Amino acid sequence: MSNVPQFPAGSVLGYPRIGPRRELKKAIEAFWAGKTSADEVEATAADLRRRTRTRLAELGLPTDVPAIPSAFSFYDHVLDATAVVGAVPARFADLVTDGGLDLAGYSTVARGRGDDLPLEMTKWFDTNYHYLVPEIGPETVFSYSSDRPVREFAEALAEGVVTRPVIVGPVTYLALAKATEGSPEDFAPIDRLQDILPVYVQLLSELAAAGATWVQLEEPALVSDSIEVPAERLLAAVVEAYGVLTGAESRPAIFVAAPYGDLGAALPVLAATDVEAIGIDLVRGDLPTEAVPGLETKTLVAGVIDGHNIWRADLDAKLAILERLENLGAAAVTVGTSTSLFHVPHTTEDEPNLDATLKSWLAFADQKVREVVVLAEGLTEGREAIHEQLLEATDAVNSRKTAPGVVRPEVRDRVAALTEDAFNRGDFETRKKAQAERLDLPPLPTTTIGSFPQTPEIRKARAAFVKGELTAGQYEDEMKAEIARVVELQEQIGLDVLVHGEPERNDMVQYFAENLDGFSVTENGWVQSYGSRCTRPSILWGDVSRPAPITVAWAQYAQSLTSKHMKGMLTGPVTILAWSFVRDDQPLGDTANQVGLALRDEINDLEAAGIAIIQVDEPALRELLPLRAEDHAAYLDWSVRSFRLSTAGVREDTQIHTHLCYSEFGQIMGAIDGLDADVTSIEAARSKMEILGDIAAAGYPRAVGPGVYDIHSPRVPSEAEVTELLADAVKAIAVDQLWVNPDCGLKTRRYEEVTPSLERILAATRTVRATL
Ligand SMILES: Nc1nc2c(c(=O)[nH]1)N[C@@H](CNc1ccc(C(=O)N[C@@H](CCC(=O)N[C@@H](CCC(=O)N[C@@H](CCC(=O)O)C(=O)O)C(=O)O)C(=O)O)cc1)CN2
Ligand code: MET
Ligand SMILES: [Zn+2]
Repeated sequence: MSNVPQFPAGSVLGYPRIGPRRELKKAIEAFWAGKTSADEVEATAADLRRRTRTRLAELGLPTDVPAIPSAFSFYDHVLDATAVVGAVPARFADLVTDGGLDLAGYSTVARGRGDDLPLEMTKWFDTNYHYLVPEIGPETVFSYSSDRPVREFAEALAEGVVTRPVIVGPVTYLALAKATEGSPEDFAPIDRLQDILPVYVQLLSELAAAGATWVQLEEPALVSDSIEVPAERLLAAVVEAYGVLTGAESRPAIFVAAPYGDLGAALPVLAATDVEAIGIDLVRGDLPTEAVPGLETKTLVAGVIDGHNIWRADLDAKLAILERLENLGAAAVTVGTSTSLFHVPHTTEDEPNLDATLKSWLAFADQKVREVVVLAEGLTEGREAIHEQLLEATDAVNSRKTAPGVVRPEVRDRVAALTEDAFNRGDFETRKKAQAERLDLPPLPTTTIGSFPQTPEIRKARAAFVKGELTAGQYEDEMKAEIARVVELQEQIGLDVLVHGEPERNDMVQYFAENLDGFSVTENGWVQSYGSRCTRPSILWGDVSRPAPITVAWAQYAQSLTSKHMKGMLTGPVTILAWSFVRDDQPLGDTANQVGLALRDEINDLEAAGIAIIQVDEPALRELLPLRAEDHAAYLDWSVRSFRLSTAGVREDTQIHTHLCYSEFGQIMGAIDGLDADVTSIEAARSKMEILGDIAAAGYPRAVGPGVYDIHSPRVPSEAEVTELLADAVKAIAVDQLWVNPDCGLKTRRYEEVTPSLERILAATRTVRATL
């Protein structure tokens, strides 16, 4: 490109798309329920996009140069890329029409139908967002199949806003894909790079024809060592892909964004291509220290504002980074966010009940946009131009250091006084014997992961309680009635180890945050986790302790209803950290030990109340695993230690369970072993128990419950299917190591699915027990 169009001095990589009050979630769920038409959902979506553009312009992003991203999605941006390149799996081919996938077809690919499984869902880098994994085989036909990005660009332009279309880049798209079932052993989706590029070339040409001056291609795969494509191969793919794309005859200027971490060796490779701009993550990634050849012709989009956490930035320090970057020799340095802002809530202004001091420390998406705009002004006009804002930001950062509750000597002293004993439970074989005697369980004990369906009635009761329409007593009675129903159902079905069903929890992390000191929670701080599902991550701002028992009364009540064992149920320290916004002023490991100690108190109280089995969930253990291999050991050390700290205070005959999901477990087998839990339940049904191979190979000595029911799908498994999974499991590992359970909690499912599924699991278990 001889004349590179202007890139804005400040811009953001992306913005929340679910809507300030979850408008998109409500619209699309109503559509799935058959209560609204596709046209109505489209209208809601168009309105949301318009409100986003208006809001971003009000906050100071320009509309005549492409500062505002066009990055909407109905469900998932990786699925959107699948729709654009036409890579819809064969089992859904009938849903593709001339116009590509309509909203109903798109929803079906995401959610499955009958025996057609949906695309697999997996963690998006080290976040609590989940994307739909593309399935690519040697035969996949790529063709330009959705003009949505073009239409959404045109929609904004018609209203006078020049946006920057955002789409997953070709290298990341293929690097994150999995090979279609039945592909040859040596096939990898990245082998299809040459074939997918013409589709991107066509998309670029259509965007240019519509008037787009810049396009943003997202390439986060380049910052991670955890994807299957070897590093060399990935870098070669960058050279090939961006050689072809930059050579396209008609195209917008190309901005390659690399959020979530350090580009490392990929930076010089990218700089040597002819792309016009590169976005680097300067929150997670390092500041390059010397000039990078090729950068002199490029715009560097400096991701200095954290898209992944909610602390107000130290603008002075950020400006200093930007000033240093100007010495790297790039054609221009502009201000950006480290990642899209869709990992943070819309605005702190919609939190009337949040403590004012705490609020002054925070920046949600809208406040971050302001930070970007201010820094851009400082960079172009000079420090003096933003003098006031720099002072204000510094004040906020300083106020955090000395505010009450942030540093509490009694909490610190307790952590500092811990000895190595506090992290060790002693010999497993001894524990195993003591527990077998106390618990008296049959072979292949059956249990569930904790939650039972969160019915509309439960949610209504809680909403009424929050609004003050139900008293605490009335709410408690309703939850107790629900617990009693769930216990009775489990007795009827014949499960061996029961749960109380978790009706009282709004969320498995938020609930604990509400009951611990050092945390605050939001009212409207929704963040998309997958599809239409959202969470309100809690804010961990101070030293953590437990003012009073949290779950003990519920567990005792539930135990009083049955002579079977009632499992105590807690969320573990690593997961509480992973799904909250965590203070950034001390190492995560220190914070994790504070949470670990608070949970240890709870676990010891459950034990004292007569609960013999206690489960401590750690589904996010894999999630926080650093993207670069060199950082793994340090992470695994502090994460495993905090779990052990929480669980090592119990007697030998108290059985500790843990639960993990959403993982490729192979990568963290060592950590699973390190947790030293007596029983570990893991998601396994969709991958047909592949994990058992890893477990057998590792010689893992403790018990495991590989999931036999995929709870992410509305599908009810057949008894034969479950029997087969269990028969496989019995062949793979010793019977006295095996438990029988679903993949995960049942809270997102309905009783129509849950009851028959559990009945079949019990029937299958009886069949397999009879063969032992
Ligand atoms: N934090 C977190 N991360 C996680 C998981 C998780 O469970 N928690 N699980 C994994 C998968 N991710 C998930 C994320 C969210 C949900 C989920 O079910 N979210 C619910 C909201 C849960 C919640 O906060 N519920 C609240 C508020 C519910 C609500 O929307 N209430 C209505 C009113 C209800 C009524 O009147 O009927 C409202 O506020 O408008 C409650 O129960 O109290 C949803 O999006 O629908 C499931 C899985 C990985 N990451
Ligand atoms: C995402 S892991 C969920 C574990 C929790 N005990 C539940 O059953 O919902
Ligand atoms: Zn789970």
